[in-house]
Amino acid sequence: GEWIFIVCTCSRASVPKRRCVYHVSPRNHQYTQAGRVSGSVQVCETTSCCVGFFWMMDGQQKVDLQACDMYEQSCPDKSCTSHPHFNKIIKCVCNTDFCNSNMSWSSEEEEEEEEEEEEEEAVGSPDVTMRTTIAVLPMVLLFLMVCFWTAAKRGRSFYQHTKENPYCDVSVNPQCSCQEPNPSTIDHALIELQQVVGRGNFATVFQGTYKGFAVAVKCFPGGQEEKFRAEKEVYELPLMKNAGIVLFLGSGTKPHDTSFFIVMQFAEHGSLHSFLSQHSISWTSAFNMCLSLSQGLSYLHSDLQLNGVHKPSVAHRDLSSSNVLLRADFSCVLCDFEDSAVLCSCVGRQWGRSHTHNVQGGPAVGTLRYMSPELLEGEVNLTSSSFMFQGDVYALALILWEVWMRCSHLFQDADVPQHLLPFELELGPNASRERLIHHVCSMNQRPSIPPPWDLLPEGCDVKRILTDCWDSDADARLTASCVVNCLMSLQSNT
Ligand SMILES: Nc1ncnc2c1ncn2[C@@H]1O[C@H](COP(=O)(O)OP(=O)(O)OP(=O)(O)O)[C@@H](O)[C@H]1O
Repeated sequence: GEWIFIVCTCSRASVPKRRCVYHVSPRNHQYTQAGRVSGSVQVCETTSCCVGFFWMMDGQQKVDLQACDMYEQSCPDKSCTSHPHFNKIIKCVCNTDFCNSNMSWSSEEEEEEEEEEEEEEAVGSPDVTMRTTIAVLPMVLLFLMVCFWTAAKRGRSFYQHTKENPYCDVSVNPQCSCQEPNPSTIDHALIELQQVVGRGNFATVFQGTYKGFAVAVKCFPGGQEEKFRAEKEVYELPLMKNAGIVLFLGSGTKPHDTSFFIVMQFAEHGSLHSFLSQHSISWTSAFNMCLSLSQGLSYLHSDLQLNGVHKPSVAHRDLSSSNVLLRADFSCVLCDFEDSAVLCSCVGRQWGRSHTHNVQGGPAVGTLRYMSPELLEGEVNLTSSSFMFQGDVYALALILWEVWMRCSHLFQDADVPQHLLPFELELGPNASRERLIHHVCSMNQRPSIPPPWDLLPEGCDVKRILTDCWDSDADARLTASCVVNCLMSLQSNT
């Protein structure tokens, strides 16, 4: 066996909480959860970063959103400095109190002028220029060849992550996991179980009450202790309280039959799958569902360090519309973390603390029809964690497709088709792995995009997001945080 030593030093000194300017419209209500709001000030609960979204109108800077950040993994800048433009919206994150009050950037003309000045300085007299050109030409050619080779190796992901989506943070945060379990045991006698609301492969979920609150209780039979522990371990990670993740209240063991249970907040509208089966939705509802879902996944994937507490990245690995829940305000939350992998980036390998039994050996986990081509074929590199995030993003795309396929706005005057699972139309409700491999891998097929979408600007935008997320080249897929940024920019354009 191989031994992995993890040395963690955690400083627990209390750090004053970050204060940010707060200006949030109702459509971005999820930011209210990033900290305590008092007038135009927000005291951040889970971050030391302030965020600002701005856009330009008639040469004037307009505020779109100011709040404590909920999604960025780091914010090295002291002041809010613009990143390159992504469509019309400009985002900045920064790490000092109220630094998001306004944003500084140089206008494109200024940048162009600066570039021109730099060029003029660099260029000497014509003779010198000619001699210099001849001398450096071979070196430039060699350099270009190396660049070309490197870019080709990195494939389209380089282009997509750095050019098309300049806000994508693809850096790895080299932090050590100082994870301390945060156990909260619940006495079974205080729970009152009502009806069954879901039955999965390993557990049964009941609606119930606990201390007067509506809760969902996920009951695992004694034989599923491993699944129970795996899921509980994810919920008990530090900083797992987030608007995009179902609120975990605690867990316990039933005294008589040694079965196990997890208690969560009850999601009033049940699973996204059951909701979409019964309802078509407006553009705004579809948009909010897609945004909250992508934000939840982006948060789950993030590696955060806050006040000496570390939340490691988590890959869900079984995303499907049945494992996304809808709360009373129709925002999405993630649930069902039995197969998730907690990634620790401090051990030289990409993981090492937990769930290794889920990762090494054996077939890939997850729901077949949501599995990415590389997972279906088993062609994944188990020494890298990125395949797990890329697999999640592929599944995210299929769920976003399910949502937008029920959006009345995208079908204009025509009837909205009834809800279908991805590939249900083509392969039926119980597609085998072999048929999926043939369809998704060999034929490179994806859920079909209805032709009317091409006629609508919103349709073209969502089609682009989907195709960028379910690309057969896993490296070329967007990251979850890129999907959030794409959606935010789409929102500012509509
Ligand atoms: N907090 C909740 N609020 C309301 N309904 C819930 C909640 N949690 C789960 N459910 C319902 O129970 C179903 C099954 O939940 P979950 O996926 O966690 O169980 P599972 O046994 O792990 O299923 P799987 O076979 O997908 O692993 C969900 O699809 C949903 O309909």
